[in-house]
Amino acid sequence: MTTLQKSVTAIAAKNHPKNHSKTIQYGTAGFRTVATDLDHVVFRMGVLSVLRSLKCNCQTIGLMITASHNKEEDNGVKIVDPMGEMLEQSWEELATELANVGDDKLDTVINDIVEKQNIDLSKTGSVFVGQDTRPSSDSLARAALTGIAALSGIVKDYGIVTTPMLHFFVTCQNTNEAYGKATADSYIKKISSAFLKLRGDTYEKGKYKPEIQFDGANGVGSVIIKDFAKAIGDALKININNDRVNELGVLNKDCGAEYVKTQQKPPKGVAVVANARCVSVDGDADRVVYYYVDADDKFHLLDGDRIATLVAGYIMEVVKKTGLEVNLGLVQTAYANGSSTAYISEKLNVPVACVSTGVKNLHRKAVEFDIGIYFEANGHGTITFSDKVKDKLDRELTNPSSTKSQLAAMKELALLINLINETVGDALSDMLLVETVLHARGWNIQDWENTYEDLPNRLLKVIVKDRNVVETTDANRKCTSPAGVQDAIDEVVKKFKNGRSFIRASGTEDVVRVYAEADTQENADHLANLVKKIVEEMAGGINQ
Ligand SMILES: CC(=O)N[C@H]1[C@@H](OP(=O)(O)O)O[C@H](CO)[C@@H](O)[C@@H]1O
Ligand SMILES: [Mg+2]
Repeated sequence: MTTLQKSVTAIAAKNHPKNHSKTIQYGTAGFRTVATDLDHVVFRMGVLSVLRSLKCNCQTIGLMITASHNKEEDNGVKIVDPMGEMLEQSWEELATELANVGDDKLDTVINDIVEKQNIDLSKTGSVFVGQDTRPSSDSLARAALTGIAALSGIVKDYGIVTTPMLHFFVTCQNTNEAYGKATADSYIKKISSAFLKLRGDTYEKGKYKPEIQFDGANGVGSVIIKDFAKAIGDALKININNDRVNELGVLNKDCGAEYVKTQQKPPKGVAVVANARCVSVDGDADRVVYYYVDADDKFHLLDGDRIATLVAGYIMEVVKKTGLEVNLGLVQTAYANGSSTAYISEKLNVPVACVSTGVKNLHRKAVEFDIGIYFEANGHGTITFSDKVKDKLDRELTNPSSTKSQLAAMKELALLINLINETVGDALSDMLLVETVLHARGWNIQDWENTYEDLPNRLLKVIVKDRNVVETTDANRKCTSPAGVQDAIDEVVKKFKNGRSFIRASGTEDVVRVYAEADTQENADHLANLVKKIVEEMAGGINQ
C-alpha cells in the first residue's frame, strides 16, 4: 500500500499548524532557529523520520531535539541515520522541502516522497527520540511524537540525553546489541568500565593528577557527567560546575565549549585555580575543549586539534606495539591549526586528510581508514574502527603465537575501542579518552601543550547581503566565487610569514567566516582584517 492511511495535513492543521512563512533549511547541524518557529518543523521531522526508517528496511532512526551550543531560546532538530551517522545528504533536501510547504500540501509531498523513494507504508517504522535541557525541548519532543504517530511509527522516547547518547542507542538497536544495549545504563557502563580497566590501580602517575574541573555549560552534559562520576569514583575526581540543577544557570551563557573556544577565556561559574586541568563541553555534549590558567593568569586553550594530536600519537604507539597491520589516518578541516597538521604529518608520520567543514564530512572520510581519527578544531570528533580491525583484533587476541607485549597492547586497544563512542563525537567519552592518554603518559596539561606550538590565528565573521555568493572548493580552502576574491586573498597572504587564510559561508549562521594564521598574533589579526575587507568589498558586505 503506498498511500497515507491518515491525512497528515489534517493532523498538522489541527495540532501543529505552520505559523510563519520564513524559509528554513536543513543545514550542517539539522534545522536550527528560534524555538518558537520550530513546532511545525519538528512535527514534520517526526513524519520524515518514520519515512526514513521505512526506506532503511525499518531500521531505527534517531530524532534529536537540540540547538547544541546556541542560545537557550533557540532550538533545533536533527535526524540520525541507522548506523548512528548523520542523515544522508539527499534526504536533507527532502527534509527542507517537507519543512517549508504549506499544511495543505503535506499529504501531496509525503505521497510524492513515498512514491519516489519506493516506500512501503504498510510496514512499521521505528524512531528513537531524545532532547536536550532547553525549556522548549519538551513541547517540541511532543510535536515529534505526534508526527511519528501520524505515520503509525513505533517510538522510544529517551527524554533528556546527550546527542551522542542518542547516536549510540540507534547504533545499538540496529546492530542487534552488538554495539551494546540501547539504554543509558549500558552506555555509562560500557564506557566507564573500559575507563576503569585502562586506569588500573594507580590513579596518580608521574605528573598526572586524577582531578578535573568540569564546565557542563548548564546543559545535559552536567546531568550525564554525574552518572559517569558515580561509576568512576576516585579513579578521576570530577568537580562539576555550571550545573543547571544546582545553580539554575542559563544554558551556554558565558560558559561551555563554544564560549571558551571562541572567546579564548575561562567560562563564568568555574573558580580559577592556577594550572588546574579544566574541561568545557557544549549544550548537547558532543564537543569538548580543555583549558588552564597559568600562575601569571594567562589563559591556555587545548582544543580539538590538540585532542586529535594527543590521541593520534598515543593510538599509533599502541597499534605499533600490537604488531597488527593497520592503516591509521587523521581527518581535519581547513580550520585546523597549521602547526597541528605539520606535527601530525611530519612528527607522528600519520597521514592527514582535509575535508569540508561539518562533522558528517569528517566522519565519512574517517571510516575510509582502518582507524580514522577526526576532530574539528572546536572539539567535535571521535575515532572510528573498521570491522576489519575489530575482527583482526579478536582473532589475534587468541593467537598463541602473539607475544606477551603484543597481547597487552591488543587488550589495551580493545579497551580503547570500548571507551570511545564511535558513532559521533561524544564530549564525555572523548574527555575520558584524553584523561586515559594523559594518565598513561604521566603528563600534566602543560606537558600536553608543549608537544607543539600553535600558530597564532584569528577567526572573524563578516555580514554580507547574501552569504551564498561565496562558493569554495578544495575542502573550503579556495574561493571560486565571487570571481577575483581568491586572487585578492592570495595577494595579501603572500605578504605574511607563515600566512594562510580562507573564507567560506557558514552553514549555521548568516555570515561569511574569515580564518587567518600567521607568525605572530598581530600579523594573524592584520591578515584576517585585510581578508575581511576583501569580503566586504567584493562579496557584498553590508558593514562598509
Ligand atoms: C568554524 C566553525 O567552528 N564552524 C562550525 C559551525 O559551522 P559553520 O558552518 O562554520 O557555521 O558549526 C558546525 C556545527 O556545529 C561545526 O561543524 C563547524 O565546525
Ligand atoms: Mg553540540
